[in-house]
Amino acid sequence: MSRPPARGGDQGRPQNRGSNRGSAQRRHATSHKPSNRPQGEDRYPEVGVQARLVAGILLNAALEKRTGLDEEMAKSPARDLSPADRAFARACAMGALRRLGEIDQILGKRLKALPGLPTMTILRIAVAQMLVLETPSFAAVSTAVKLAERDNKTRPYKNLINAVLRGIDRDGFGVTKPEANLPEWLAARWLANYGDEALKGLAEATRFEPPTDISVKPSADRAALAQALEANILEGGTLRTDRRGDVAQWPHFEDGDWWVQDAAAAIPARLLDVQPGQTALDLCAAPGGKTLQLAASGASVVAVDRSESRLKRLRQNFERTRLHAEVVAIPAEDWEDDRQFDAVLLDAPCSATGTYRRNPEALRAARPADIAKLADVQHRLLDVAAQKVKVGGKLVYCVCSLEREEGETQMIAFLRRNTGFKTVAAEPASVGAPLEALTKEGWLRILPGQWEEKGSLDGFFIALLERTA
Ligand SMILES: C[S@@+](CC[C@H](N)C(=O)[O-])C[C@H]1O[C@@H](n2cnc3c(N)ncnc32)[C@H](O)[C@@H]1O
Repeated sequence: MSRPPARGGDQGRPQNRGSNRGSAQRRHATSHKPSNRPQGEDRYPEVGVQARLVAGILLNAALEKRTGLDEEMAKSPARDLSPADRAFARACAMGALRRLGEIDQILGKRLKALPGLPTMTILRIAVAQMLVLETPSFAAVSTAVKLAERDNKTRPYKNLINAVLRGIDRDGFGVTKPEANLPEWLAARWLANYGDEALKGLAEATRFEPPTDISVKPSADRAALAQALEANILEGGTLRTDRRGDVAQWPHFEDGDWWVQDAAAAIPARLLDVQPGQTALDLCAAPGGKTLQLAASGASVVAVDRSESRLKRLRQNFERTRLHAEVVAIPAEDWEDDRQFDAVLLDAPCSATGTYRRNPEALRAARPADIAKLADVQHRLLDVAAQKVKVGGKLVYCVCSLEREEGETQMIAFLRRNTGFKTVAAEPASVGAPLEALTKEGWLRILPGQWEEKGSLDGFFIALLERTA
């Protein structure tokens, strides 16, 4: 299932260390030497320096706000790079984001005082190349020094940059622990909520770029697609591949039989188990991964979302897959429609702390105050969703958050104020969830770090309810 990693940037660049080795050993502490293949520095042209400059811009944009990296990718100077250098710059910034805590520890051991952000950025990007992309050290060091020379703010520090990076090359990274990659306040919450062992798995999951997961229409030939996409078939039916890059170029994309969707994100719609001819409502639908699943099962689907721009992507996804849904662009609370449905899915807006494997910036963007605000929104949306379920119908509530306020606490409060609903205990094996995800209440609490040997999955809270009155 392994395929050679895409080469980004200049020669010999990113050796993508993937994440999804079949037998992932828990490599809890890192202590190894940077790689240093003997090649001449002169072979690395100036454009390599520009790609590293862009990597620093992307990193700082992501640290500033959640959508920062993608916004910068669409602008100059990132936009002006060759496709290979853009891919390199992105891989470098993502690697730095994933392992920022470890990188800062490695640097902290060699710096008496932390330099200003421009110098620190050059150092972080250089260490990310050595630690994550396995760039030859001499190339990471020489391009860092060249970058420093370009700017008045960093030029005085070029000898320091050179000495620090050469020291790391000589002595190795030292021991670092993945817990360093978690913001302290989140690590403290997760330790309190899930315990020490789970925290280790959550931290380890920061280190690796996840595999690509794919959902397949029930009518398609799953085994043939798995072969074409060099994928394994996970329990539940998700295809998992080490492929990366532009999925539009992958086999059978235009046929519309598959779409990219994390293995955990595919579980909520599976739990609803809608049947052909049933009616289903997806109340926070865009960009539509779960709506596609409902429609592909043969249900008659209504997709509601407040964001017209996100619904544009949903419509494109439906067009490509040749599926159908009635689409309504409106805040769910304002939707005046008295239909009730056999199945209602509420994938509510949330802090998204469970998605850091794919979006490492989610860890930096989350704020405690946002969790409280989002919990209020979820509370309101849950009450709207409840009204839309027929008696005897089902409701799935899910969030890609690891925070109890958005999951378990929300569900306890909902069941207290909506006595006409009861939990239907999930059966993890039948929907492709790890067995350890099942809570005593019958809900699923999926943590990145579960299924580590299969390449892990995103964090989710998922509850299946039935309306009894
Ligand atoms: C977690 S995302 C949904 C992802 C989607 N279910 C999927 O699988 O592709 C949450 C969505 O809720 C939408 N949203 C936020 N507040 C909303 C509201 N009050 N009413 C309807 N949609 C809302 C957002 O626009 C966003 O698209």
